[in-house]
Amino acid sequence: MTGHPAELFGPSTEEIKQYVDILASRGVEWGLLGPREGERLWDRHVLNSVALAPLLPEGATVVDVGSGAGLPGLPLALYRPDLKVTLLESLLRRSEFLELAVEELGLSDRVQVVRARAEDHRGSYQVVTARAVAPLDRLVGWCVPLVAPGGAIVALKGASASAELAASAGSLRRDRLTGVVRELPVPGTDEVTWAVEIRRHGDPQTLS
Ligand SMILES: C[S@@+](CC[C@H](N)C(=O)[O-])C[C@H]1O[C@@H](n2cnc3c(N)ncnc32)[C@H](O)[C@@H]1O
Repeated sequence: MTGHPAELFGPSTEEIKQYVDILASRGVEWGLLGPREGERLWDRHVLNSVALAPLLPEGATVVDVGSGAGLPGLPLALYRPDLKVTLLESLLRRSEFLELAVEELGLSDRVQVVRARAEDHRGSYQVVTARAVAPLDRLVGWCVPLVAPGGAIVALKGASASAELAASAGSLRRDRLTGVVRELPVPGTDEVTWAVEIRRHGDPQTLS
């Protein structure tokens, strides 16, 4: 792309720049991101996160499990103002970081932070997102109870997506779940990434 990647965020251009500044400063100082991540925040973290956008239906309720510094949940919330997002994070320091970021970015009306372990949380969301949280088998065990009828788990897995899905085939079948790998263009780059999309067998498809 020719312009600045922030321009992909349209009306949230300034807010996504502000979020990247927060990641590069407080995120590194608080130890949520390694010091070397500062140089690759846009490609590796922000644009990679919004690759999931085509899998999220208009106006969806989304829970981002193991959100850490807000990835992919916060870039998705800024990229898609129609979404209502819950950032679920078990660690106190990280949930405090998320609360500050949500407030500073002016997102409090449609993004909430919940400090809890996924397996202890109760809720019913159209989409569960997760990136770099746990192997697929374990993630699915935690997240299936959080998925509303017709909804899905979308796990951003990158190049390991097919192998992880294959490794989980038996347990998915046993739990009457179906999984597919989705290849997703990373906006503003020539790259693609991969997510595993999991649904209950026989549920209506509400996602593309
Ligand atoms: C490697 S970090 C990834 C953070 C972020 N998703 C990303 O892509 O940068 C994993 C995060 O998941 C959180 N986590 C791990 N197990 C969890 C669980 N059972 N419930 C909620 N959060 C969990 C950790 O505290 C950590 O913040």
